[in-house]
Amino acid sequence: MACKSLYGKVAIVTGAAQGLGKGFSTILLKNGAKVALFDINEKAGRDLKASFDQEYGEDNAIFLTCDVTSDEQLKDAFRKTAEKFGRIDIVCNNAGIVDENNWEKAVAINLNGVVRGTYLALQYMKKENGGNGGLIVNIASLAGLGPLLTSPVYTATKHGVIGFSRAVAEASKASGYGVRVNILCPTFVNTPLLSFMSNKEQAGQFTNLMAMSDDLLKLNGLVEVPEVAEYFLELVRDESKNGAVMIVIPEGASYVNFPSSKEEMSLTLVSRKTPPTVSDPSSS
Ligand SMILES: NC(=O)C1=CN([C@@H]2O[C@H](COP(=O)(O)OP(=O)(O)OC[C@H]3O[C@@H](n4cnc5c(N)ncnc54)[C@H](O)[C@@H]3O)[C@@H](O)[C@H]2O)C=CC1
Ligand SMILES: CCCCCC(=O)CC\C=C/C=C/C=C/[C@@H](O)[C@@H](O)CCCC(=O)O
Repeated sequence: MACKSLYGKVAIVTGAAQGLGKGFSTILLKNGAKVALFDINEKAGRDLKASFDQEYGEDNAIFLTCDVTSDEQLKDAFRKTAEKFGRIDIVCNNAGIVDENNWEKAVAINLNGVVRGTYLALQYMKKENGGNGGLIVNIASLAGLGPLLTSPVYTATKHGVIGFSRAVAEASKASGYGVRVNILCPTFVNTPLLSFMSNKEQAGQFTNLMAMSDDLLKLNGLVEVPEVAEYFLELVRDESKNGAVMIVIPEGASYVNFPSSKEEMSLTLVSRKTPPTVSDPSSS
């Protein structure tokens, strides 16, 4: 049962036209938020906006064609959202692809796009700029916590999203911005993105390992979009969380506890033969 807990809040979701972005947008609208749908797929975005207008009323969702790799388009979409709704409270940087062949495109979308969307979110929401504070939810993956051997570049982008987002969460807190940043790491989710697993054109360097994809899917499990969206909503609602990394697997969701010290990393130091000599920089 949806409640109007997000009434009056304005959210941006990138990659909103299908898959997880559509699921996140749906649950935000169900709970009273207004949502700006950003996506590069204009037809799917306009169709979804029309469907949302029917379901939630015409003034609660807008669609803006936007390629997250374009600084100009993302800035323009943020500006139009703020003009339309008067504020921005939640930004979900969700747009992502898997392409190990055109891997620079994957980096541009999955990592650079998240950095761009995060910094624009800070620009609009941070109290220093007259904003109301807010929340950024960046979508990583289980592949951001451990290597997905079929997709090394995808793995790198998702590791990057986690590291970047955790650092921004701390920096925002230290700067008194009033903006929290959390990260969602789902296992395999039943969306069109999984077509990559059978697409030789996108397999890139390790096409030879494609056959392992089904095993990896079986090993890690498959979840459905509405289930992930429920956990996304929990992450949105929990105002105590900043820098939190939530995994979603078939068994449910849990927060990742990262080692907070060298000791906790159970580092085994390489034995040193002689203590390091530290040269006096003033003498060089
Ligand atoms: N499906 C899965 O198994 C999992 C997906 N994820 C992540 O969740 C996010 C969403 O993935 P899915 O919904 O599964 O994918 P999807 O392929 O179903 O949807 C991705 C959406 O992003 C849009 N998009 C692609 N490039 C774009 C760009 N340059 N600018 C703006 N929009 C763009 C697409 O048009 C599409 O609507 C991605 O970041 C993905 O890495 C994380 C874990 C598991
Ligand atoms: C390849 C298509 C990507 C689909 C979109 C996703 O993000 C799906 C990611 C889902 C699961 C990823 C799991 C990664 C698992 C590895 O980290 C793990 O198998 C490594 C195990 C290492 C160890 O046990 O020591």
